[in-house]
Amino acid sequence: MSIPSVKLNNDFFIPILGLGTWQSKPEEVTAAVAYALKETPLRHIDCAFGYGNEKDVGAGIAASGVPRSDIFITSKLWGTWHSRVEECLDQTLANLGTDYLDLYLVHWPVPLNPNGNHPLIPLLPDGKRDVDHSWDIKDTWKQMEAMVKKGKVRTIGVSNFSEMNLEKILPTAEIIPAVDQLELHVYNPQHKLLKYLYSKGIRPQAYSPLGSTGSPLFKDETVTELATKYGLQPADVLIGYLIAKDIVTLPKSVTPSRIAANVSGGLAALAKLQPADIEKLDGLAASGKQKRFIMPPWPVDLGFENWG
Ligand SMILES: NC(=O)C1=CN([C@@H]2O[C@H](COP(=O)(O)OP(=O)(O)OC[C@H]3O[C@@H](n4cnc5c(N)ncnc54)[C@H](OP(=O)(O)O)[C@@H]3O)[C@@H](O)[C@H]2O)C=CC1
Ligand SMILES: O=C[C@H](O)[C@@H](O)[C@@H](O)[C@H](O)C(=O)O
Repeated sequence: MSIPSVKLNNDFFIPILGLGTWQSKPEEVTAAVAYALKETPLRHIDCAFGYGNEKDVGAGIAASGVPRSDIFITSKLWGTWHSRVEECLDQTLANLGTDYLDLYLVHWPVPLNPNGNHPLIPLLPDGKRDVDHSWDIKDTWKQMEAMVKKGKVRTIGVSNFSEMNLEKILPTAEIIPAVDQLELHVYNPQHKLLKYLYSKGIRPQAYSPLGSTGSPLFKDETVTELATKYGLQPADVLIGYLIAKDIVTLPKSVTPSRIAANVSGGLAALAKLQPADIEKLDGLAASGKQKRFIMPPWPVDLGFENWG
């Protein structure tokens, strides 16, 4: 069993399935990453400086014994570092124990005060997130581009960028973002934004593909009906739906049996789901089930539909 890869706009390939690591506890994630790399065909790990567990992810990569060149590693620039991209990246590289990333993303299009009252989420006296309104995200992108030129990252992209925010960086971009990592699943398919991304050559990546922690998606009637029909688990249908649409998908688990099942089941669903099934799943949100699960309290408009 091998996991298909898809081509990015810089001609590099990315495995269509990766292992998510957000909210994976440091004491669990080392074993989870080592297991994924050693015992399953997964060769793609999605990390972030903001997750606070990169050192533990790095320990898992090292423990797996899988050569660095066989692994696709993504990490993300946190908001307090928008004006200091290389400094954030250097910490990430040291944490993960590597000298390059395959993919580096701007985590959110919101620069945060680098000199505020917290290193990750500084708050103002009124409790709102302390946004650095003086910083322009097109300059964050310039610094991201410089990291490609220096050879510290192979590919750059964005995350949580709507069309409105992409339009802020594209006019001056020398490198078009290769991906936009977004909340994508059957209840939040973002069809309109995906159409825009494809028109620009930007590949969508699906985060929270299972509906994140405590997900209601496993009990959705259409999802469970399809799972029963094809002898699959609901998680398989949720993953198969996205990869059938060629969307790079990042299920998270720290449970070995689930890490393995999300690969074998996701690929089984890819083989079994029919165009009519995909169409049905594509229509769930519009049938009244539209729902986002990841909505941090940013005090600025991100330009997304169905936010809040
Ligand atoms: N760019 C961004 O802003 C964001 C990026 N992400 C990325 O996407 C990844 C995935 O998203 P995430 O929000 O973590 O959520 P997911 O949709 O991947 O869901 C993870 C949850 O589902 C459980 N789970 C995993 N597999 C199964 C299964 N087969 N059956 C039942 N339950 C299962 C996990 O439990 P357990 O671990 O206990 O097995 C965990 O509670 C993140 O880890 C991160 O890497 C996520 C959110 C935002
Ligand atoms: O990648 C995961 C998410 O983006 C996560 O990093 C944010 O939602 C963060 O917890 C926040 O509160 O802003």
